[in-house]
Amino acid sequence: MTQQQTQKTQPEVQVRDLCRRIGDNTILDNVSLTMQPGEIIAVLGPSGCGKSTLLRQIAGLDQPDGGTIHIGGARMADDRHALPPEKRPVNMVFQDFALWPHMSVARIIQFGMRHRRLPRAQWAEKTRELLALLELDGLGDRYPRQLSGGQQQRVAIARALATAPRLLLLDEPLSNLDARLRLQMRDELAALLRRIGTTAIYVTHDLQEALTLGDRLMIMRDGQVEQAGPSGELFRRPASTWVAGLLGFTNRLEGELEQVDGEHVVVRNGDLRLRGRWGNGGGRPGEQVVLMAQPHALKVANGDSTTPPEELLRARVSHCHYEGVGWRICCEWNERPILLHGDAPLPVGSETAIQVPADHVRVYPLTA
Ligand SMILES: Nc1ncnc2c1ncn2[C@@H]1O[C@H](COP(=O)(O)OP(=O)(O)OP(=O)(O)O)[C@@H](O)[C@H]1O
Repeated sequence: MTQQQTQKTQPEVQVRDLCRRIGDNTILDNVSLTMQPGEIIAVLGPSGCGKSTLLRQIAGLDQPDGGTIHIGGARMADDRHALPPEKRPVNMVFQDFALWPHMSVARIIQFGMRHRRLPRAQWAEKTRELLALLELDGLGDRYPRQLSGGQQQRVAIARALATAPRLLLLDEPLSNLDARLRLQMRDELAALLRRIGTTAIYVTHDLQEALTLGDRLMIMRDGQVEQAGPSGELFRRPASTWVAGLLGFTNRLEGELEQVDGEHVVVRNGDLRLRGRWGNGGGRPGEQVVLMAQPHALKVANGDSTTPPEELLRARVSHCHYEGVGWRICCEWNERPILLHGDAPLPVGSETAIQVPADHVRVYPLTA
């Protein structure tokens, strides 16, 4: 292989078998991650699964007990040596923005330039460029308290970009914004990161944010990578019932496998027969399985439904909430909650027939 070919195939970020233990707790357990230049990975997982620890390891704010971290082919850390944060081509945007209150926006941004040893003569020009890139033109003389939450967030990103990092780390950068601004910034940030083209890792516990921001998703649980890949692939085959739940397949039913036809299966529970696709694993007729279904895909069957009666889930309505766009309908079936969305509320206590489209059902062996 020629040197040029080697460079082409070399990943921008390579984390291998990263481990971090604190006392008896394993915080990161053999976490591996490979990124190509310009790629954005969204790390998704519940509170305490190790997302921030992973970012801190990559930034050099914490050191591994095992494994390696390479960026641009250079070794950043292993269990014996770790480059200090300032020697790594990395910068981080924190949850609380961490802007210095006594500095103007321009000085905050220039702090990164000093750090990067950019000649002072270029600071003004580079600051103007960054302010324009982040749509902060004319705000260079303001102090953080004179900015909106969204503007503060963009200043935090500008400061991080001022060091020209090869890798940008974002640790839940939207979580301090109110719901409306958060939604707006989510879309803006996604567009911005793609425009800049910087390789980035975006940590969040919000599924919609992960889907909007990430080219790929990495799902973490208890310090381990539970599943990683393009979002479409993850939705097609969530690796476990736990991943399926995290991805919004929140309705859970159990039954017995009746029929298996490659990917497609039929599951029986009493008189009910439901169709679905394998999530992960497989099984033979007669085995017990779990079905996971997405609430938004379930529909109240109307009079002209062509679904055979034995494939309609008959559940009792327990309560309905108006959601602005449509209704959230909570039902009960065999003492299990079933959630769906509808255009109108249903009488509490009534029985409703629900269509469960096979494409939105994933089936797992009971042990998955
Ligand atoms: N310095 C520390 N000493 C002891 N335990 C720690 C330390 N830092 C983190 N932990 C533990 O490591 C686990 C992972 O923490 P981490 O902050 O990485 O999780 P997270 O996924 O980022 O959570 P969140 O979404 O709430 O920020 C948690 O159980 C936490 O309590």
